[in-house]
Amino acid sequence: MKITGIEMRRIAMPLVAPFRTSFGTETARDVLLVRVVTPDSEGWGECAAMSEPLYSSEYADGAAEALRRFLIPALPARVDAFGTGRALAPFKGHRMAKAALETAVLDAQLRSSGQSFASFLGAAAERVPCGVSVGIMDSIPELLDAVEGYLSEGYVRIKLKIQPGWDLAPVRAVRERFGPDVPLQVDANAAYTLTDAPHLAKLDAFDLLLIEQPLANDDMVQHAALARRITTPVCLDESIESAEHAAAAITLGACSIINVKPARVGGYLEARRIHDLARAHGVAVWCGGMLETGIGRAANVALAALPGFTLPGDTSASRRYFATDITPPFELRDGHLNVPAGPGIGVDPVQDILDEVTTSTEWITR
Ligand SMILES: CC(=O)N[C@@H](Cc1ccc2ccccc2c1)C(=O)O
Ligand SMILES: [Mg+2]
Repeated sequence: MKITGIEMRRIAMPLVAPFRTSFGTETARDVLLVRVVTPDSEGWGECAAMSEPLYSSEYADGAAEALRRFLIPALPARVDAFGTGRALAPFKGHRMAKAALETAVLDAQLRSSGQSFASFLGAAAERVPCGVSVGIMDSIPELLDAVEGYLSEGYVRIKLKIQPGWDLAPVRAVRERFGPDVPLQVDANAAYTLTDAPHLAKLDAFDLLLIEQPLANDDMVQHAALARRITTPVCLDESIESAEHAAAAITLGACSIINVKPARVGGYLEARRIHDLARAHGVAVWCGGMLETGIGRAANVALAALPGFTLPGDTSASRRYFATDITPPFELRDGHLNVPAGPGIGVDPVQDILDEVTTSTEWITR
């Protein structure tokens, strides 16, 4: 496929409510979008990097610079998604930047062939069950109100952000208020160390589905040690940046569940490789979220429909984060989101909404 030009666009999207995790509080998303233009189609990719390198080492301005100086110039004049992955492989890291570019190429390629992401990736379902990620709140009553609201919207699984000082009490309160049958898990975003193992073992009393990324992203061996000292299954997020990392984590016993985020691992092709590897080892995967707009959300929902995605993901409805999405909103129905069936990611930005939230555009000719 010939690429005639690539646009990088930054948009500012206010969040419907502050979203607090162990690494900080977000009130808006500063999103980098990539649009690949070819003679007969265009494709979109969303870079999930935050404004600041707080979740991982990547950040939006850095991703834009990596794309502008290294990744986009490395693309051959004619390329497809597989060729894009090969062309970008020599550059170390910058996986969210690479993911945005590879996804935009894949979207353009599939739109011109008429195939959906779901069909291309090997989806086994037409809708996916959805969980929701609930931030750290100022008080337990506020948390319980938020959880009650999400359960009444139909979310099938609750994930609570935790950190030292906000862990046992919120989990206990949710269990006492909503009972033992609500699927419940926690995400520490790497806020603990192995010395906290006796404290984290107290979460075992609450029958959680999993504890996500309790320790630092490079603590693969320590996660294996922790997994032997608690009964709650360990799930990794930040630690898994590639299929190799997934293989190492499974071999070491560092996790028994993986949160798969195409943005974190460099794109949907690598995400599928991790899905296939995990499935071969009997390790469950679920689709994580990075507060994506409808562009990234559409592709994530297609991925979440693969057969190995056996746990509800953080593929929440658009309204969980945005009052107005840049695409037609993803709406929760009976706790599920429909998998887009159209060519490519199956959704298009609504131009006047996109123009309203755009803070900059940059056109790179080829
Ligand atoms: C849904 C969820 O919990 N996502 C991440 C954390 C996270 C939280 C806040 C974010 C803000 C801007 C961009 C990415 C972000 C990712 C996680 O699973 O660990
Ligand atoms: Mg996480």
